Amino acid sequence: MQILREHAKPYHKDIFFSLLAVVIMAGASLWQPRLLQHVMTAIIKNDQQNVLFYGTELIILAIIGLIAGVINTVFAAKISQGIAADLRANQYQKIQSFSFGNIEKFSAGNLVVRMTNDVNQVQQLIMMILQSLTRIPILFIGAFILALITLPRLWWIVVLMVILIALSSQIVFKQMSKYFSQIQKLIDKTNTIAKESLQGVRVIKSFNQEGNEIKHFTDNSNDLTRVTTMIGYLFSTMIPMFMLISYVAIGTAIYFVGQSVVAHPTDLAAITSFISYLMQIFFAIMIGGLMSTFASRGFISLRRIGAVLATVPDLTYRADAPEQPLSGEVSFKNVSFTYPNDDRPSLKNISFDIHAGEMIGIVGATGSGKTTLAQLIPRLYDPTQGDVLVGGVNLKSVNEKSLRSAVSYVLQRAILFSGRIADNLRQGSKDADELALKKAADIAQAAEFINRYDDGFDHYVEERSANLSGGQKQRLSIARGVIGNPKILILDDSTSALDARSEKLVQEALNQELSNTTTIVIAEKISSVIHADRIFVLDQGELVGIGSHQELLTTSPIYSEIYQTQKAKGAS
Ligand SMILES: Nc1ncnc2c1ncn2[C@@H]1O[C@H](COP(=O)(O)OP(=O)(O)OP(=O)(O)O)[C@@H](O)[C@H]1O
Repeated sequence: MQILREHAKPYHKDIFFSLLAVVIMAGASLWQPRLLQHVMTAIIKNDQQNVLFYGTELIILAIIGLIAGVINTVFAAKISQGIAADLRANQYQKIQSFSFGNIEKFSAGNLVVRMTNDVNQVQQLIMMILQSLTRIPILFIGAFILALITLPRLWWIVVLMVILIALSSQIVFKQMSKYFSQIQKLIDKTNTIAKESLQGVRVIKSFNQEGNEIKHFTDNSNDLTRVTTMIGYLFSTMIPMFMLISYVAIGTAIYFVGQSVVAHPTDLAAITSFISYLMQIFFAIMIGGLMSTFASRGFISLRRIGAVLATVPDLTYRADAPEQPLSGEVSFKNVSFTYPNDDRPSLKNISFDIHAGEMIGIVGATGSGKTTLAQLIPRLYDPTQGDVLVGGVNLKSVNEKSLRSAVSYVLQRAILFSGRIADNLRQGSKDADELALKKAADIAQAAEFINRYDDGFDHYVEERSANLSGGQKQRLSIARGVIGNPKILILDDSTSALDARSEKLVQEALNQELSNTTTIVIAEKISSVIHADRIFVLDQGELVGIGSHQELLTTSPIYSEIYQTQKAKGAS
């Protein structure tokens, strides 16, 4: 609720008008039966003047109610849409400040749901609060009091009806909200299954898994249908049950009034008004219960959004850190690292110094910690213990802009964004001119295929880069990495989809064009880093060897073993 209060501040005036309109609407609804009673009394007494007077009042009241309804809807829509847009934007802004660790804790898919579906739920909740949830209590209390005033001797019918409907609705709505929370979980699951299977459609088809996927999806969808049907059943029993209670109440009232109508003929007019109030009480309880059940979904979403907004980024930059050019030196001092969702360390007590302009290869078995080590250099995570220094500056006190312009990290999985090739490359340096684009594309051996497009750098990269091959994606990703002329370039297995010739050409171009850049190359194949100045060997998170290729062959049994195995594979 705190978030809602905070986000509602800019809309105080609109909220006032919206609530004022609700009060007028509820007042008009409550006063209508009263006027009708006056019209009926005038008819019974054959008082034409009053028939006309109250009849006109009745029409005016209906018009006022209608206008108030429109005003309320207009303001409620403006407020709910405005707050929803603010919540979406604030979450997006907050997520941009998240570290990798923060994002992993939520999961990327889950954050998307919080920014879309949960915001929609909250938007509906605000609409409900500004319309039904404020109108219903006024209607209930008003109708209750007016029913008692209209026929005071039948007070016990009103009280009995309220107790019976309230008790039975409690049972039904409790059951219903249980099913509603199940629905939310099942919708989340259905979305995840559909998203995963659509994104992995190539894997599914190539492994002939369509049948299993369809079954998985259908099972979940059937569960969703079952729960939705249960809610339907509850609805279909609830409404007749409530109607029965109300009609018994109305029938009883008519019976008692009928007995005294000869003595009091105007009771005939009162009974119509009394019945209207009974019906208003009945609808207030029913709609109110239903709305509260729906609203509970909105409150769950509000809590989920609140969790995102309240998250403190676990990696922040000091605002007072001076912006300065950083050199290409990298130092690790007794660095250990454990992922936030893991309990085993992925890096153990690692120390080394890399000089500016050096080319470093990092090798090791799969899962040995190569990527983890690389991710600490652009400060995607902070070490759990020890210090990482870039250009002699400890990353805990580095200026963010300085670090970003010094370090360029080409990820293991080439991720491009839908848009022009030029836009993707300019993510590495937003002011890069045509010449810089061409140079980066040349280094990454991407020029050759870009030139084949009629529109060259303006060629459109589709969503998930569906119109590019794995090798093309990697080349563009390397081009984006080198375009800003970084002091430190990290290539995390970024040439794995390139053929041997292209990989060699990329390396030669890097040596030539970025000779002053510290290049850190993570590679599965030793052949990719054989010419590096030094190679680091990782084994189960430990740095077990440092040296040139020749040195390591004699000093590091693990390196030697990997090399021999790869050589044998290559020969065969
Ligand atoms: N986001 C993560 N959360 C938890 N554990 C992780 C995460 N990423 C990696 N790990 C674990 O950390 C260890 C090192 O992983 P890392 O990706 O650094 O290895 P790698 O040497 O780069 O492997 P590969 O050559 O297969 O890319 C592994 O045990 C892995 O399971």
